[in-house]
Amino acid sequence: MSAALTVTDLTVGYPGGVRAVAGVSFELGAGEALVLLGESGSGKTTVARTVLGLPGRGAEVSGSVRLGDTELRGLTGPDWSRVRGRRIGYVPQDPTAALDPLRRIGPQLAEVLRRHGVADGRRAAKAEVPRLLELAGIGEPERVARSYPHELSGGLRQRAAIAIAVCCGPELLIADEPTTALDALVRGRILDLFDELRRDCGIALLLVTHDLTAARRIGGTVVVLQDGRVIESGPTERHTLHHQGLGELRRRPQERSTYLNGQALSQ
Ligand SMILES: Nc1ncnc2c1ncn2[C@@H]1O[C@H](COP(=O)(O)OP(=O)(O)OP(=O)(O)O)[C@@H](O)[C@H]1O
Repeated sequence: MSAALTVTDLTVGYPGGVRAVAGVSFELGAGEALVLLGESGSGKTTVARTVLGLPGRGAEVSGSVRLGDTELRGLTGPDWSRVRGRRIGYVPQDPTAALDPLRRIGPQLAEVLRRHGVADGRRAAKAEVPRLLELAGIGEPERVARSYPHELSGGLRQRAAIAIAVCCGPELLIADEPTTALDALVRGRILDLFDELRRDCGIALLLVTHDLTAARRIGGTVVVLQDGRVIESGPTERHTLHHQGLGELRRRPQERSTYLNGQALSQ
């Protein structure tokens, strides 16, 4: 099995002596799923953001992060623009953070295709939009393409954000608590969509969550973090996940706004 993502001995510290991640290693196979599970403050988001090359201001990072055969640590700005949004798709908790509130969904999606050179010209990009929205399980792609984000339900907005995240055919999709803001029924459907994208399109999934039910629904491998360290890992199905404290997983209210596949990212 070739690896989509190999994280080796990753350590991330912040000014003031905070060690958010301490010697984390795991491997995610191509087209497979891996769930990073842990309680609030365990370092899940820091791992995900460091994989994306966005550990935050003042972060001191050591260790290795390989995407396929590419070492991501030490990449510079132009190199990252060929990786983020192109080889790695990103889905944040809050889809409004990934969508421009002032533009209709269709043009946003088309612009990402053109920016990454996936579609040749405005017309070709526009023609791709309905298919990509359908790929994200959107039943009325024409209507959604014409809509502004605020005109859509939370579930449809998250599907639109997922369409943008996968539109360039990434080998890896990172989703950070992507269903926390959704009601239970929609949550399950969105998790199923990640599974479909993995199986049908071969996109490896790194899911960050504090939710055991979500971890079980996604399957694959689970890596449990606590205080920045891996305390358990293994296949989700056979995993007991009974480590002390995991029954009481809670999360803090979201404090950061991420905005990646669209245009910018505020840290
Ligand atoms: N930019 C930063 N500067 C300083 N400390 C940080 C920064 N980012 C994260 N931390 C600290 O690192 C630790 C891990 O945080 P992280 O957000 O990765 O945890 P998490 O498991 O994703 O939690 P949550 O589910 O609440 O987001 C926490 O103690 C947090 O306060």
